[in-house]
Amino acid sequence: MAILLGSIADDYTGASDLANTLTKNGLRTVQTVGIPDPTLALPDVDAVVVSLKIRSVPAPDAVTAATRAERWLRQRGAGHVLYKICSTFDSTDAGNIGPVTEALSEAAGGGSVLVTPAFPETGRTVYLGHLFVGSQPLNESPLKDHPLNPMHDANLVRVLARQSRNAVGLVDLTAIAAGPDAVKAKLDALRTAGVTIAIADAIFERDLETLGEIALETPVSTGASGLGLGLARALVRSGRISSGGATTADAIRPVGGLSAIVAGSCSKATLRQLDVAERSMPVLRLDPERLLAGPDEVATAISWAGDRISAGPVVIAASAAPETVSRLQSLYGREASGHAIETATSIITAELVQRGVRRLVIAGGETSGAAVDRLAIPAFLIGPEIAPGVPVLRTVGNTQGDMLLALKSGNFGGEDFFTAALAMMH
Ligand SMILES: Nc1ncnc2c1ncn2[C@@H]1O[C@H](COP(=O)(O)OP(=O)(O)O)[C@@H](O)[C@H]1O
Ligand SMILES: O=C(O)[C@H](O)C(=O)COP(=O)(O)O
Repeated sequence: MAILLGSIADDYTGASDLANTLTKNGLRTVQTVGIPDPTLALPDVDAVVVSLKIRSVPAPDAVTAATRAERWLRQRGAGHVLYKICSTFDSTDAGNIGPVTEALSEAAGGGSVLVTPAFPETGRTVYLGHLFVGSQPLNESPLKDHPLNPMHDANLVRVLARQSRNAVGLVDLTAIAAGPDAVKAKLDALRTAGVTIAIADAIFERDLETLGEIALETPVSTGASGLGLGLARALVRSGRISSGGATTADAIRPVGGLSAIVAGSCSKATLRQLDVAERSMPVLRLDPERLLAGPDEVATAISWAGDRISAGPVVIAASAAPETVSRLQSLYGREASGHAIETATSIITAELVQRGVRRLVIAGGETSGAAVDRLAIPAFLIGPEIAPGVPVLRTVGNTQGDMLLALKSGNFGGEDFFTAALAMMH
């Protein structure tokens, strides 16, 4: 399998988001969960997105996992590797966007690295290095209340510099609007000043097409799905994509079985989606303190689901509003409570699959990672898009048989996302 484009995603929802974008823009794509076993039969593709769960782990661990994945991708022909991060730049001053970006670049021999989380389709734009979520600067958006990495600074040059060893530059919109030569000149000037990593502005897809063309001439870039769009379109324009484009038909074939939704995201969008879902299906709101106190809440949830699941889809949610999350974290700690709840929701998910669920929606990046790891799913084919950034996924090599999943980024999807997702999965 010789591929043209590789990507390493820092969480599983972000991986499926990017895989969706690459597929929509003409690249046959597969999403793997970590580095796949050599015996796993993968389809012939143009791009591979390796999902890792490294957004919120210690930076040295993230660097080790990411550089291993980069080597695997290069061995399979990837000339360019995109480090897929969150479109809201989810990270802390400890990383991991800076440390991983620097490590991937060093492993690839250095050189300029463009960094942009812009993803206009979902309202993520960057101007003079400042990230906007819709009309709000990042630090005034709901991302300021994220349970694991609350974002308090919209100036990404500052944010990235605080978590990097080296200085961080800016390629501003004026250069990007002037075209590829101007961007190259800006990068050359930064390199002359000793700066190789630069935040790039982007407001529209045309800006991302310019950035993708330049990035493709370098070995590494860092960004969200918008940069993936630019890279994919540059590859198609270059004539290097020999296939007749990507199809999702294989992925969406029915799998049957029961259906369920598990939510761990505490994003504003997910909380709204849960409220709307409650109008049409049973929703169990887990008690997070009981989840942390012992196994009883998990057992109660499994029993509750067992009584209902044969009659139709159920929703089991740990998700809570920011003030509730903060109170729990003050009692049990941010990382400890997050990890414990991810573990609990992953156990519940595995028990649902044991009871016949084969069509599964999981809301939340870390929540999805914990659940997919417990299910030991090795890879996914990419199906049709449910909502911007969220495709249907079909398992590859799953020991319990084919399943259809949607790994929903916390912030993505309309208020009816859960019913819309299940309506596409049969
Ligand atoms: N009620 C709660 N209180 C505190 N933390 C929670 C609660 N429910 C879920 N969490 C944790 O919040 C984090 C949500 O992260 P994630 O799943 O990545 O969602 P998102 O995609 O919105 O970022 C996870 O660590 C999850 O375990
Ligand atoms: O927002 C994005 O770019 C990605 O879809 C992503 O990384 C989402 O992460 P989350 O933790 O699921 O919000």
